Amino acid sequence: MTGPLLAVEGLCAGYGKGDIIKDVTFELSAGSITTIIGPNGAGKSTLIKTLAGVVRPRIGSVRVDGDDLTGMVANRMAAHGVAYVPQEANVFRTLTVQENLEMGAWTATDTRHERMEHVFELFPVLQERSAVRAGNLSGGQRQMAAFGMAMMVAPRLLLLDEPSAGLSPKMVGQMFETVRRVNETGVGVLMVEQNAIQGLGIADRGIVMAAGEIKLNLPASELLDNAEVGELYLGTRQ
Ligand SMILES: Nc1ncnc2c1ncn2[C@@H]1O[C@H](COP(=O)(O)OP(=O)(O)OP(=O)(O)O)[C@@H](O)[C@H]1O
Repeated sequence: MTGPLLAVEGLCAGYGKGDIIKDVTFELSAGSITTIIGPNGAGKSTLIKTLAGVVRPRIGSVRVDGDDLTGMVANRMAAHGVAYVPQEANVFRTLTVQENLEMGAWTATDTRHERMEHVFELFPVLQERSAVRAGNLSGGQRQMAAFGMAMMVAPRLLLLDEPSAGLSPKMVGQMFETVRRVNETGVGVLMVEQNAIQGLGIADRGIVMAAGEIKLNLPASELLDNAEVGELYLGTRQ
């Protein structure tokens, strides 16, 4: 396989009248991490939802490993190895952690046990709390459960919408470390992050979105060094 893991071309999508994301084109190489940053309302979540099959594209194409998945709905995307962790409402609150994880792999009855072992290795606290209802977890643990559910898909492409949102500084570090570990197993990661410095810090490439468009798409290290981006999105870096 020589082509990109994800190839997005001319993607336009929104929630009714008008497009929120406009003519979005980019590629994500196999085994790499791309972090998308940008101001509130830039369309970052809308882009990731469109790639996850939650929002239907109006025009454009989405290919994963060369397969045309344009317009495919979310549950079928999972069967193609695309897993999505939404920013909110990302667990079944009345189900236990274990039941949530089982829901993540409801089509893979034969490999479910193995996958759960892998998730417990990534997030030991989920094993400790496997019998607890997800609604009773702390915010950080709930975020891990949502991440764990996505890993139950055994994804080749992981779509993360602000995985560090609402976490304590210590948990933020752990979350990024886990993303890095997952990536090291060969999973491609596309991640939206407000926490731009840390999000770009583990990424290969960085994308800046504003007003529904990609404004910059550069090696993450170059974006971190870009003074204009620094001022706009990363805070003062002196
Ligand atoms: N479900 C929805 N229905 C209608 N409009 C929506 C919906 N979700 C988002 N929007 C609108 O789409 C635009 C882009 O929102 P989006 O959440 O994609 O931006 P974002 O870059 O992820 O911002 P944030 O960092 O604040 O999450 C906003 O103007 C928002 O009001």
